[in-house]
Amino acid sequence: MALASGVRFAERALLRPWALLRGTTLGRTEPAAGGGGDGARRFGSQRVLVEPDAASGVAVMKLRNPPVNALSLELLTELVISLEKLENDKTFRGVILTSDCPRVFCAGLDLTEICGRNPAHCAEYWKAMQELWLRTYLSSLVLVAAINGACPAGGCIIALSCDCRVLADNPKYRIGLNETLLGIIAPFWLKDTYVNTIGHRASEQALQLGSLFPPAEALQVGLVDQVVPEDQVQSTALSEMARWLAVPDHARQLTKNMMRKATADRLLRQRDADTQNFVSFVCRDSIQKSLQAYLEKLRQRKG
Ligand SMILES: CC/C=C\CC/C=C/CC(=O)SCCNC(=O)CCNC(=O)[C@H](O)C(C)(C)COP(=O)(O)OP(=O)(O)OC[C@H]1O[C@@H](n2cnc3c(N)ncnc32)[C@H](O)[C@@H]1OP(=O)(O)O
Repeated sequence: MALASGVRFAERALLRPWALLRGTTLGRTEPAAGGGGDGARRFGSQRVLVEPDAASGVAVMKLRNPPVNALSLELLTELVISLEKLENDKTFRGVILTSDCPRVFCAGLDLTEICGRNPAHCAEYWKAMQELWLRTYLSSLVLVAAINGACPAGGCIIALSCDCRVLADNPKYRIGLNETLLGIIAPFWLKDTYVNTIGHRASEQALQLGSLFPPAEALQVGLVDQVVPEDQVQSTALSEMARWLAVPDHARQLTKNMMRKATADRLLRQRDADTQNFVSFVCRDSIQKSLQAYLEKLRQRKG
């Protein structure tokens, strides 16, 4: 009974795939460095590199959308498709999500996708963002975030949607939801994800202040589970993965579903309204001006 309802829930969460693969090259397969059989072949797309290890049932999924892994529509789409591919392949039980770009895990929303764009594009973009969150938050796989770089805003949400987070101990690699500093507001499902991870009071403070936590503080507040030297992020993520995979899948999956279902259902019930809210908010002149000014500041602070 519980299993059946868990499966039904997962099915409901598998929403429509998009036909928007502008400029993507999905499904490409190439031998991993070092060669090997099927278990060593990597696949993926232009912006997501997947290194599967069939023997362990674990795949490493690397974001590679330089320079900062901003979540473009293409990256969002390719991430969802890569995750779906691994979920549908019973060989795999866990995914380590990490970055192929130096110093940045993920810079969050690609602001160029919502600056100076028409409402239809903003809506399409936001739906893709919702979809990625639903897919990661409800994934039946164990997801471990190996955070090897800065992790603001949407990057933080991807990490928080995983089951476990390992952060590299580098003071430049800050993590948190800094939306208010851009003059925008985290939607309720980002807020809920935050609250579910670090509790209400800490979220209230951090969200209003737009706090980006350096590693030691991120660990203290509970945003990440481990902080380790940069060269140990991957190996620690693998050790964490082994701990999670030691639990029988069905029991772990149903427990995950029990813990996360209400939060995901809240978005599923209000998905269209959330999209309309986002579009009408970001398309306001005042918000467009704030976003443009923020992007300009990012561009100028170079060097
Ligand atoms: C009702 C609901 C309403 C709204 C909900 C909205 C929810 C929003 C969630 C979000 O994710 S908002 C995005 C927030 N993201 C940030 O604030 C991160 C901004 N970026 C940075 O802080 C830094 O770039 C970095 C720490 C990630 C990396 O620093 P560094 O390695 O020094 O790189 P640069 O700053 O020099 O950047 C290189 C290049 O990339 C561009 N860029 C950076 N971030 C973004 C981004 N999020 N979107 C688009 N483009 C970005 C930056 O402008 C540089 O571009 P150039 O053309 O100058 O090379």
